[in-house]
Amino acid sequence: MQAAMRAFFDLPMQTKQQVRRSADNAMGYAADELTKQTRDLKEVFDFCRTPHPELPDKHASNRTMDGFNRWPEGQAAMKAYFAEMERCSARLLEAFCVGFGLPARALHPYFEGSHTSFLRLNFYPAAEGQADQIAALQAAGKEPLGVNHHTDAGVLTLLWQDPNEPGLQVLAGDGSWRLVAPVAGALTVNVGDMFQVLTNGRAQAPVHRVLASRPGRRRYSAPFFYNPSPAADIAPQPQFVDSQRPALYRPINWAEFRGRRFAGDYADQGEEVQIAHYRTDAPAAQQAAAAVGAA
Ligand SMILES: O=C(O)CCC(=O)C(=O)O
Ligand SMILES: [Fe+2]
Repeated sequence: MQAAMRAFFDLPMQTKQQVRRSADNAMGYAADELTKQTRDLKEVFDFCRTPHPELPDKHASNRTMDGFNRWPEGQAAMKAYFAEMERCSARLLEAFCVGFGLPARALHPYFEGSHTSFLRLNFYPAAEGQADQIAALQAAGKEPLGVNHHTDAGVLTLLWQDPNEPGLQVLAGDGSWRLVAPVAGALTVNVGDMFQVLTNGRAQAPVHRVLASRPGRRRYSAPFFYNPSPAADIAPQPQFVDSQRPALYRPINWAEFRGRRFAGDYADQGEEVQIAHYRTDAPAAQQAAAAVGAA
């Protein structure tokens, strides 16, 4: 998978553009992603589950809520890695459930049959290849970053990081950024927004970002985002709700939330949707904005 990832990003831009994503298809290649309405200094390639592998990728039955897959060379290794991540995430979720006092399979119904997980291949080119973008960001008073600060939207993220190229930082309780150093042979695991909602805030999705590559250094990473089925209405589990701690969030339909997040990543469409907008104690204006999205 690592070799396939490096080989893909080494291809000429014209070849990579042949599998580029579009406003109506979130899967594929992009070199213009926005996080918090700021251009990230990276290239990505995203792909998801193929519901009917026996049919062509473009077949109507293979169109998921995120679009359909478009493959470059190296797809066999990428698909094999994806299958391992699916298996690993389901097991890890069971361990998280047990750790939080839930039955091991309590959250499986949100995923079974039609989960919308996707694997993202990230490439952070060396600084000298990004000179124009860095200059533009600096002129706009923005810090050049590989990925701007965010939380992952789904349930769990299993991240492979290049063991020789640190760059991921997490926001600590004291407001400082701390390096999440890669460990060779290990994955970095974090929980996303939907896990925060499911546990009624008991678990917090960590805010993180990635530094831009240094001169002469290229960085690669591969997060697997373990995401629910489109129809899943994610709400605090009853075990985490009582009179002392009422439900902090209204139910969030996954397809709606993910669709609105992608719209924000793809184009500058104003403030990005956040789970805070679904808080039961959110200001009326924010709740109204969330409801408009649902309509
Ligand atoms: O590159 C990394 O280490 C993390 C990337 C990340 O946070 C993301 O793609 O959501
Ligand atoms: Fe992330």
